[in-house]
Order: sequence, then C-alpha cells, then structure tokens
Amino acid sequence: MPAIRTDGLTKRFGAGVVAVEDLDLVVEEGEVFGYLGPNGAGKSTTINVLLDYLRPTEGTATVLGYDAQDETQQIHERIGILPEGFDLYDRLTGRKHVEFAVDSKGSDDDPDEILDRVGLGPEAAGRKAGGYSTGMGQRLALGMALVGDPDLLILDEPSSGLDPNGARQMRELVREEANRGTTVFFSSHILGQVEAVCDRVGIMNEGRLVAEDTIEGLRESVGTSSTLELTVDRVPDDLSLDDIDAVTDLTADGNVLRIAVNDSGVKSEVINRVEAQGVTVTDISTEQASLEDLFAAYTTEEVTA
Ligand SMILES: Nc1ncnc2c1ncn2[C@@H]1O[C@H](COP(=O)(O)OP(=O)(O)OP(=O)(O)O)[C@@H](O)[C@H]1O
Repeated sequence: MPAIRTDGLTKRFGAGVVAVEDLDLVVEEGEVFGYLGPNGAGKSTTINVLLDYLRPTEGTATVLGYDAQDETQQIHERIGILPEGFDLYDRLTGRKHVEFAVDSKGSDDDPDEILDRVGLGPEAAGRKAGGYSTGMGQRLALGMALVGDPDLLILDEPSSGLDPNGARQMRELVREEANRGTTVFFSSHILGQVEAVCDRVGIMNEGRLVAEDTIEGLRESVGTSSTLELTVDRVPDDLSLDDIDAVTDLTADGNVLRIAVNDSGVKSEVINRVEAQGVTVTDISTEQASLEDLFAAYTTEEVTA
C-alpha cells in the first residue's frame, strides 16, 4: 500500500486557475519523497487536498490507504503535519505546545523526549514561544508533528526561514525519522535540501507532475551534462570538439576549459583531443549536474503564483 496515492487529481480555483492538473502521484511507504516545484506550481494545493483542507475538482487521493475525503479522521490520527505558515501561541512555552499536541492526539509521548529529539533542551522548552527564533519555532512545530509516532510526516516547506545550520539539522531529523520507518513527504523549493535527503523526488510545474524519479534517474533521463574542467597551460585558439556528439558545450575562462558532456565515457577522448593541440593539462575535475540544473531543465523560470 502506498503512503500517498493520487489518481487524476485536479484542483481548479474558479474558471481560470488550474492549480493541480491530472496528478498521478505515488509515494511508497518508508521513503523520503521531495515534492518540488517553483512558486505556484501546485505543491501546497496538493498537500491541502491530502489533508482534506481542500476538496478536489476531479480525481481521488488516498493517504495510508484511506480516502482523503471520506476517511479524514483515520488519516489525521496517523500522520504528523508541519503546515506552511504554522501558528504558535506566543504566550505558551514550547513544552506546553507539545503537551497540547500529546493531549489532543491522545498519545503517551513524553514531551521532553520529543523536544529533545528536535534539539530543544529543557531551558528552551521552558521559554515562551513568542521569544523563539524562526529556527526554534520550526523545530517546535516539527516536534508537534512527531507526537504520536506518525506513520507519515507531511512537511510543507520545512526549511523555510532556517539558516544553513538549522536546515542541516532539519535534514538530519528527517533522516532520523525515516530510519525509524516513517514515510516523509515534504515540499520544497530549496533544492539542496531535497538532494541531500530524499530517496525520490517529484517535480511539479504549472500544476503538472513533470518528473518523478530518484535524483540519479533524473540525471540520466534529462541527460544533463556533467562538466569537465581542465586547467591548461594555455587555451588553444582553434579548439573545436563539435564532432564529439556527447560534448554539449565548451567555454574557456582564464586558463580553465569547461566542457559539458552528457556521457562521461567521452572524457578521456576529450582530454586527448585537447592535449593533441600541444596543450598541457595540469588539473582535471568533474562537476556533476546538481539538482538545481535538473530543476531548471524541467521547469520554466516563470513564476505562476
Ligand atoms: N485559494 C486559492 N484561490 C485561488 N487560487 C489559488 C488558491 N490557492 C492557490 N491558488 C493558485 O493555485 C496555484 C498553485 O498554488 P500553490 O500554493 O499550490 O503553489 P505552491 O507550489 O505551493 O507554491 P509556493 O511554493 O509558492 O508555496 C497558484 O497559481 C495559486 O495562485
């Protein structure tokens, strides 16, 4: 049974806006799935349908095997949610927030143990949330989502507002939860976050799922090039690599040649060709396509929100 499944899911707002269009998405149990896309791509709308905060125009969605519209309570008992733009009560301490989540979920979790897991020690736990930094607030909200040992965590932009350190800790927490067997579905447009932590990603663009794969799989299917960087003693004037099919780009920057190739098997041929010009190659490095490049390959830069 998949943790999340949508079939032909479509959500329109009024006549003009198609926020999500004919979405068939499968998130398997136990995986960490990154749901990516630029602003306005339809990520939050999808999540809101899964949580029954929005009703689909067409199609169906199931969460942990339950129908998102008809079995909402069963779903909410088994999942943890970190919503986008969550609210904290300024005058309540962090511990009170978690106690409240424990009571409302009817769980027997120890609030301090949960708070400790998200890196809020006893001193921070005893402080009022109104005085928390963004990162502390984010940790507290995640802690509340962890109450009751959910089978599935749905995190909407969990790293927004976090500094690099906080973002790294969030990644570690996501991984820890996954290691405990929890399925994690999170949306993000911070691509580095996703690359480091996800088993698979889905990329949304203008309401459509334009890719769904592992990062490796995406790399292969886009055929995005890796870049071979050759430091040379001089840049030859008449270097042309046009006849090597796998070479997609060639630029020179100072004494560094940057050669984009979509098949790493041609690297030695490229180096031989450069050296055949009487050039000495003093350093060689390779840069893999980042998720950033893949994302750009799948989505337009245009913001549709
Ligand atoms: N309540 C609403 N009424 C009308 N249009 C809406 C509503 N909610 C979302 N939309 C529109 O639906 C589209 C998808 O929005 P959504 O919030 O799902 O995108 P997103 O991928 O979550 O974006 P972001 O990364 O900015 O959060 C956008 O064009 C948005 O303007």
